[in-house]
Amino acid sequence: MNIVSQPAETPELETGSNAEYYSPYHRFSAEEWAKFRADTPLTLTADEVQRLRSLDDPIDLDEVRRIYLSLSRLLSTHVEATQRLFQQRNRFLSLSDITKTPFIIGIAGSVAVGKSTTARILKELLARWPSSPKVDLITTDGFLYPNAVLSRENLMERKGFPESYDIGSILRFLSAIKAGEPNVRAPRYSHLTYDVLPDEYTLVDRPDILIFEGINVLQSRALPADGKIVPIVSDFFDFSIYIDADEEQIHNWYVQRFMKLRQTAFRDPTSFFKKYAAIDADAARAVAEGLWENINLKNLRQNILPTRPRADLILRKGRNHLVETVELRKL
Ligand SMILES: Nc1ncnc2c1ncn2[C@@H]1O[C@H](COP(=O)(O)OP(=O)(O)O)[C@@H](O)[C@H]1O
Ligand SMILES: CC(C)(COP(=O)(O)O)[C@@H](O)C(=O)NCCC(=O)O
Repeated sequence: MNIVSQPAETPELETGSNAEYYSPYHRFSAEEWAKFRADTPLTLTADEVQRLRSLDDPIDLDEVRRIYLSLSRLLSTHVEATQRLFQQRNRFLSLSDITKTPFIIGIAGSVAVGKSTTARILKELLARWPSSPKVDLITTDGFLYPNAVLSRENLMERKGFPESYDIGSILRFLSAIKAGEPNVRAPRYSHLTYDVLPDEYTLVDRPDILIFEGINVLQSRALPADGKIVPIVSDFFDFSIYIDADEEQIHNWYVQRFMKLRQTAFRDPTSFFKKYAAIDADAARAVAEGLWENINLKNLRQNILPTRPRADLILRKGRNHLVETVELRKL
């Protein structure tokens, strides 16, 4: 076990005149982390992993073994402890017939860092623990304002920035989930049409765990001028994960994915990006570079990366999307 006294990128507190540093995180190499899986069985097959991973993400059974089994074991420990505490509190208060509330896991990180693959793998693994047979996954893109609204407000170049989301709707959604309400509606987004799907919803019906994934989930808002304390999205989280990688690495993944999508999704006549399947590769690459530079990189630097120190766990990826270090917040 390797506890680092002065990590390169986590915030540090100076303690005393000798300038010793305190890190709020335990830090493990992937190999150290893998040992925490203990006897957790590998319940996914290679075919299932292939089905769950996103385009261009080379995650395989070895990576599930190395990183995700320990993670699912840790998370199920948190879920079980929370469920026990909930029951004990109810007994303490002599309350009966109290609605169980879902355990909510937030997953944050840049566009193109691989949040969707992590979320889908975790969903499958967590559903195999006896304490959490029902796991739902919702992405925050459904809570973006529709393109008609973004265009009207001149926000199409700000898609993914805090002001492009209906944050009130996110908070109402999470609050209903935490209240144990049945059939809570989550709006849906299509990457194909690049827009929210009108009148299409996913129903979330009292799962044991809800995974809530999106670039913005660890963001806080500026305090309103009237000084009222308003909730933030992560107030509803029982555990949060940030997926991290070097900026240049994510840049490459974004552009490579865009170039691959030209051969696949962009060829669909209903694709918002279909014009980029028709132009030559150099011109398409220039478009991808522009989208990265002007939207996603700016958003990463201004709004996403600054939220990393709020996560309970940081998965740091190296080349090939493989996780190299895991940082876990000290309790
Ligand atoms: N233009 C697009 N067309 C089709 N699918 C897309 C497009 N952009 C992203 N995706 C897919 O949407 C999912 C979410 O992508 P993104 O928001 O970049 O997050 P991440 O890569 O961290 O999962 C991924 O599975 C990705 O492959
Ligand atoms: C839809 C997204 C903002 C991601 O949303 P999320 O699910 O993380 O809320 C992102 O994929 C996106 O479209 N960014 C805008 C620039 C671009 O087209 O890449």
